[in-house]
Order: sequence, then C-alpha cells, then structure tokens
Amino acid sequence: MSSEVRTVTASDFPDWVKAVYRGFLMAVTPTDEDVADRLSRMELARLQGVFDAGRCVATFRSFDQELTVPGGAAVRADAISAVTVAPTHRRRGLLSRMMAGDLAAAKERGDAVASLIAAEYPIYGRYGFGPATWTAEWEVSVPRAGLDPRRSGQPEDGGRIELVGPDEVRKTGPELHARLAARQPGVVTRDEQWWKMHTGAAFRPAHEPWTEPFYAVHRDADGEIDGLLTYSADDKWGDAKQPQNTATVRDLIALTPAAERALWHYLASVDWITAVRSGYRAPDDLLPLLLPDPRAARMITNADWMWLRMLDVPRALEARTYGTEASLVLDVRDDAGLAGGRFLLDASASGARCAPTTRSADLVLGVGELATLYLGDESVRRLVALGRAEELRAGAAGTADAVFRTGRRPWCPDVF
Ligand SMILES: CC(=O)SCCNC(=O)CCNC(=O)[C@H](O)C(C)(C)COP(=O)(O)OP(=O)(O)OC[C@H]1O[C@@H](n2cnc3c(N)ncnc32)[C@H](O)[C@@H]1OP(=O)(O)O
Repeated sequence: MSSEVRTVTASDFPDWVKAVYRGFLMAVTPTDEDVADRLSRMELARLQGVFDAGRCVATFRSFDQELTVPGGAAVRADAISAVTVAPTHRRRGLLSRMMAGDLAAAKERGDAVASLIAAEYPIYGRYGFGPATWTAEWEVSVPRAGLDPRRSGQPEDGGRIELVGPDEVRKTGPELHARLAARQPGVVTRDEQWWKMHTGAAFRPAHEPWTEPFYAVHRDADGEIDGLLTYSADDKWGDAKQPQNTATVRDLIALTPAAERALWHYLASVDWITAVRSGYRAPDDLLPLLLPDPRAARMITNADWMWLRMLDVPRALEARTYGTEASLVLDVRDDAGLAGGRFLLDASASGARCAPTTRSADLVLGVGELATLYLGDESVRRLVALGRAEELRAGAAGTADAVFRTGRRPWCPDVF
C-alpha cells in the first residue's frame, strides 16, 4: 500500500474533514462554509492524514491543552482528537503510525502528558494511555426526590439564582471556569471558541443545528457569581394532561457546595419538570446525596472518561501535590521508550521532587497505570490486586495510595 502518513496542507483539508465525518459515521458532506470554519480554528501543523490514491483515509488531530492536576497547577497536555481510519483501511497499523508520530512530537515539545476521550475502551491502552478520570450520569425522578414542592427556586442562605442570557454567559463564564480550573483536577482548557459554540455565537453546520438552552447563575450572599447552569427541557405531556418533562443539564459548574446545591435544587423545582438528567458528572458528584431521597437518582452512565499518557514523568509528577509526605521509587515501564525509567519521588502536601534514580524500586508499574494514578482517581492496592502493578517493598502500595489518592475524584467536564 502506497499510503503515507503526513501533515495535512490547506488543499488537503476539505478531504480531511470529509474523512473525519465518514470515520465518525456522519453521512453528510461538509459544506464549504463548514470546512472554512474548521480551517480557521485548527492548526494545520498538528493535523495528520493518510492519503491513498489521492483520497484521505485516516485522520488525527492534536492541540495544546492545559490540564489541572491535584493542588490546582496546570500541566501542558497534547490533546488528541478526530482520530479516524476509513473502514476500508482499518487494522493495517495506520492509527499506530499516526499516534507514534504525534507522541514523539509532543515529547520533543516538552508536553508533560497526552490526553484524549476514548471512543471505545480497548483502543488506547496499547499506546500507553490509561483512564485518569471517570464519569457518571444520573436521571433524577423529581417527584421521588423528597424535595418540598412548595419551595421556590431560590436558596434560603442569602444566595440567589438568576436567569441570564448568552451574552452574560460569554462575559462571566470564562472567569468562572478559570476559578474552577484552579481547584478541580481534571479540568481542561475552554477557549473563547468553546464559549461561543456553547452559547449559539459560533458557526454550526446544518446537520448540528443550535437549540437555545436556559442559563441560570448562582450569586453568593455578596452578589458574586459562583455557579453556572445551562440546561434544556423537552416538551412531553401525559394522556391525562400531566407534565412529564425532562430537564437535561448541558453544563453545571459551581465553585462552592452551596452553589452546587442551589443549582440542583433550582432545577428540580422548575414547574413541569419531572425528571432531571445530570449530564456527565464526577462519579462522586454531590447530586445524589443532595436529595432527601438519593434513591430518586438512578445512575445511567458510569464509564471511563479522559485518558492520559505520561510523556515526561518528572515534569508531570512535580506539577501536583500529594496526600502525605513520603519517598517512593517507581519503576515505570514504557514499551514505546517515551517516558519509562526508575524515578525517585519525594512527595509532600505542597509539591514534590522527582528525578531518575538508581535506587532499588518500591513499585513496578506500566506507564498507563501511572496515568491512571496521576490525578488521584485509582488505588495502587487495587492495581496490585489486578496484577497491573507490583509491590517490591512490603507496604509500598499502601504508602503510594496515601501519596497519590485525593479525597474527591478528578472530573473532566468537557468532551474534546
Ligand atoms: C480520541 C478520539 O478521537 S477517539 C475516536 C476513535 N475513532 C473511532 O472510534 C472511529 C472508528 N474507528 C476507527 O476509525 C479505527 O478503527 C481506529 C482509529 C479506532 C483504529 O484504527 P486502525 O488503523 O484500525 O488501528 P491500528 O491498525 O493501528 O490498530 C492497532 C491495534 O489496535 C487494535 N484496535 C484498533 N482499534 C480497535 C478497536 N476499536 N477495538 C479494539 N482494538 C482495536 C487493532 O486490532 C490493532 O491490534 P494489534 O496490533 O494487536 O493487531
């Protein structure tokens, strides 16, 4: 096969977009306007394609992303998306070639990690990725939740909920998100384009028409906005003329538990709404336990979400803070030769030093397992039980859990 992996040029771009659509089973041809819009937003140097007999048969995109790690600092990630290989060219190693090229370039740039949202679980482990955040979605039966139906939608602690328009969201959303990013591990960059796309101010292709949602903000007792809820509602009525409408959360970010509680209680108090779909939350989200009867919240999704791949172990591990002060020697195995080695981690609650060492290892683990531990979501003892990490010094797995794990689970609110 003559197909070669190469960087995409402006003249390849329309065919590249068409290939992405095909790969994601969208049976539409992108319009000129759609192609021009995407071209204006994407960095060609970070797009790869495979061209066979003049047609694009495989696509791959990466871009710079900031990822919040425990402690609130951010590392630069090589975010990967638009990965497709045409059905006629699958299982010939095209993804493997594009991935190898992209990860090598990211390593050379000095990115600490690579990140992606996996379409299917089995695809990316072989490239050294591991699931670093999980997600959960709930459907709440409002009549069963035990909330007082006579309550107004307003909190009783001095805060207040206000309905706002998209202009207000574009104005206040980025700062609110920046404050969330400074405290929530797993949060990734939302640029100006993100806010435009999610408030109806950006171009949308005809097959993905915009529908206007409702926007509500929470103000604390001092009047400062500390929460934002974006939701839509359907229009469903029973035969006996009872409302049976579902509200679906598109986005809910809250800086305080009070704001979070107020926004969920607000949504469950909207007349005609009998069910609330939560959208993708952290698996330990407060939602179910904020309801007098948590069984009213049925978990409908529980799955891996953002996957990470370590590219520079010392840089990544030095960026975060840890649960306790301890020293660990980690022997990190990486078949691709990008990030493996034996590292001494001197961890503490305020940061860490991490450097290559010749000391004997306390734990041996794959680079994908380290990615799974990185944001605090996984237990080393669980990985040992699964045979995916090995404890060479008795008690090292327990120490590593005390070091790596976080009290709350990481959460990536976005798809990219
Ligand atoms: C970040 C994102 O964009 S996620 C979106 C991923 N894209 C999709 O899901 C769209 C539909 N799927 C596809 O386009 C393709 O099947 C891809 C991109 C997932 C895989 O592309 P391919 O070129 O076929 O992968 P490649 O040939 O390099 O596969 C390498 C190995 O991964 C395995 N593999 C690839 N895809 C899958 C899969 N979906 N499930 C299980 N194993 C897989 C292959 O069997 C192969 O294994 P082997 O080395 O043991 O033989």
